[in-house]
Amino acid sequence: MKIALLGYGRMGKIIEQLALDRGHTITLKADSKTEHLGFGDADVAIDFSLPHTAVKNIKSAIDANVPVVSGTTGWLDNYNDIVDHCTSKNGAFLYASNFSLGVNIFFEVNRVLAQLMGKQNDYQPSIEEIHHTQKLDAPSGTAITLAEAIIENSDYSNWTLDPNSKDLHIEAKRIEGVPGTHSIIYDSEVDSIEIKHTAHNRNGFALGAIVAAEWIHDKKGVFSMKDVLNIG
Ligand SMILES: NC(=O)C1=CN([C@@H]2O[C@H](COP(=O)(O)OP(=O)(O)OC[C@H]3O[C@@H](n4cnc5c(N)ncnc54)[C@H](OP(=O)(O)O)[C@@H]3O)[C@@H](O)[C@H]2O)C=CC1
Ligand SMILES: O=C(O)C1=N[C@H](C(=O)O)C[C@H](O)C1
Repeated sequence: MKIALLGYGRMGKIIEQLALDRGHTITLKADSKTEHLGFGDADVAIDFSLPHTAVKNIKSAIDANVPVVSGTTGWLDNYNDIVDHCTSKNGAFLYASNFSLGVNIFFEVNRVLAQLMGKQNDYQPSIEEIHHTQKLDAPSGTAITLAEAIIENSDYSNWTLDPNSKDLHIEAKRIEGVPGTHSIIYDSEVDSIEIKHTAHNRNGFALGAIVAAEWIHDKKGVFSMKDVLNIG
């Protein structure tokens, strides 16, 4: 496949290497200095850019009739706008807050645990995420996806970064060099239950994004990693 990379930072560079290893070619490496996104004969676009640039990038790919997968986080207030745009242009789009196979399995474990714990009022759920200090958004997109599943299965209606709020608390820690660690904790007076996913590097995110790009390149519609991985 010919792949257009929208964002050529930490993730874009690893995606390039793994994509070349899988026999793909890279036709565009767009960064902040790129003035015009020329998609040429790209089969698919992969967007790992910045919260404030993702919407424009995704729309440009859809307008150029290029299927696009996006892993950029921090722009989801505009998600429905992108879905409408994709549908009206008969395009193809897939967003995942986390592309790694391990986290997508972890999402399912979180959902089952949330269903079991939903009516256990003695236990207080909370989420902790740890990322590198260059990360622009907080909480992480992955933590938001985890929180949404807990909210769906409990009396909570919102998540919060404020430890003093009554909403579902997400603690976002920033530590140099951490690729991404997420924990769900249910705490009671007598014990606690904790599940945790630790990314050792960024390769799992990059591989998942390429697998998603390979999957979507001949499709039309709006998809998620559940469609790609056939889990859940
Ligand atoms: N869903 C997932 O599995 C994962 C998601 N992420 C998310 O992906 C995003 C990128 O992460 P990461 O690679 O670490 O970030 P980086 O900051 O390393 O890279 C961002 C890239 O976007 C480029 N960029 C800036 N403006 C534009 C623009 N207008 N068009 C195209 N590219 C642009 C930057 O260019 P320049 O260098 O010139 O500034 C840079 O190359 C983040 O939102 C992060 O949260 C990260 C890992 C996994
Ligand atoms: O910015 C990152 O690095 C990551 N971002 C994603 C998120 O916000 O959840 C995925 C992963 O945790 C790494």
